[in-house]
Amino acid sequence: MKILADQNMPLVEEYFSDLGDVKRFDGRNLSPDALSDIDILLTRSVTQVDAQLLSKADNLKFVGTATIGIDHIDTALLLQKNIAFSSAPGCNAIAVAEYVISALYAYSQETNTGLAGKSLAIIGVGNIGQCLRDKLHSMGVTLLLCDPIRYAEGTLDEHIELDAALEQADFVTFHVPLIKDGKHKTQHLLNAERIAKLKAGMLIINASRGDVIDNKALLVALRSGKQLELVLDVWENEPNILTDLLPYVRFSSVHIAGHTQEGKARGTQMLYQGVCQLLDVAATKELADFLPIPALTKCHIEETLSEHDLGRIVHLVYDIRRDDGLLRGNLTTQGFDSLRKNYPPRREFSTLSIENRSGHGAMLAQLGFNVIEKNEE
Ligand SMILES: NC(=O)C1=CN([C@@H]2O[C@H](COP(=O)(O)OP(=O)(O)OC[C@H]3O[C@@H](n4cnc5c(N)ncnc54)[C@H](O)[C@@H]3O)[C@@H](O)[C@H]2O)C=CC1
Ligand SMILES: O=C(O)C(=O)[C@H](O)COP(=O)(O)O
Repeated sequence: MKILADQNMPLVEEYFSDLGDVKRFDGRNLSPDALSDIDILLTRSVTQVDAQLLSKADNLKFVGTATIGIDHIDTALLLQKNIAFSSAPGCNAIAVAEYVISALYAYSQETNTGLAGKSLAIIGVGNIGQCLRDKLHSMGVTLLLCDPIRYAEGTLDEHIELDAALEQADFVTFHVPLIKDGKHKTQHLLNAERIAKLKAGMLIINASRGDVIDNKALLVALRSGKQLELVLDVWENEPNILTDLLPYVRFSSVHIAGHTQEGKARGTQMLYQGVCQLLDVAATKELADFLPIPALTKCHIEETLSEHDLGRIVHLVYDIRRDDGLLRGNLTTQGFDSLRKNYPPRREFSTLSIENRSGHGAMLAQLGFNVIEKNEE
């Protein structure tokens, strides 16, 4: 079995070397020739899997992407060519939700405004949107959920139209897939017309796909004096992003919202399970066998816990300002893709055990921390 995997996919050798001969490729530079004898192709989001790439892939039996987004894969073509396909739905939902939470606390601290009593619109309530909703459920933030598709299907109880959400919310976060046409098109969902109507000072977070916000229209609006707070993880035309936007962005990052060690490893694990199923062999390897022990494992909370303290705990595990600094300090010298490739380790909230005496254990657990109640002692 010849397996070709993106060089930025972790743990491929650990998971796949028993199943075949593993070679790596540079995700943005894969040629059709390189696929001529390949059985299994494992990609990340930067490789366009289309008719041109597959023109010589006569042995190909399986394409897997270790990502949630599948806008880079021509799935109809794979079906037509009888090539099995797997993605990794939900693999990094926790990571993206925690990215958003880190951004909210950092914004709240820097502006001294607080989160309690504010409203957050979640646009797209799938795996990530739901995870965010569940984590923020008891934080005193009003959640406005916008997902016309799930609402029509009957799998979401409440729904607010996008324009009403943009009008009402203090903060808006996008978690939709990139859809280029049709009734639920998301390309330029936030377009010039909608940007013009946004309230001054509104916080907009995009950790979905860059094309969901019209970046040029956003820049025009900002240059003409529109006051917005922006958190941008994803950009149009990555890796050649519109750097003129950066001075207007409070927190910026290089498309790493989903890049916790757990999130990336889960993606590889899910493809391993897909390949094992295809080959009809037992999937015996577990994520826990490969994840390193986190550097920071425990903290202790005494009787009081303010919103500010909670923000500090969130930032103990992950502070978005680290990633903003990495982009601003190194984009020109290292470039977008190299910063992604060399992204420093980041863990999920669950790696931090909190010995708690504060009475806020349920809320901490809901955010995702591992809570050890100490009240009885
Ligand atoms: N920045 C990053 O590192 C990452 C970005 N992503 C992006 O986030 C997207 C969402 O991820 P998941 O929540 O896991 O996907 P999902 O497929 O579970 O959920 C997406 C939701 O968006 C809804 N939706 C579709 N069109 C909509 C519209 N026009 N308005 C409102 N809702 C709409 C769908 O009904 C669905 O419930 C992915 O497709 C991917 O592009 C995912 C992971 C990491
Ligand atoms: O899962 C997705 O969808 C993402 O956007 C990934 O987290 C990031 O994509 P990669 O470029 O690292 O595959």
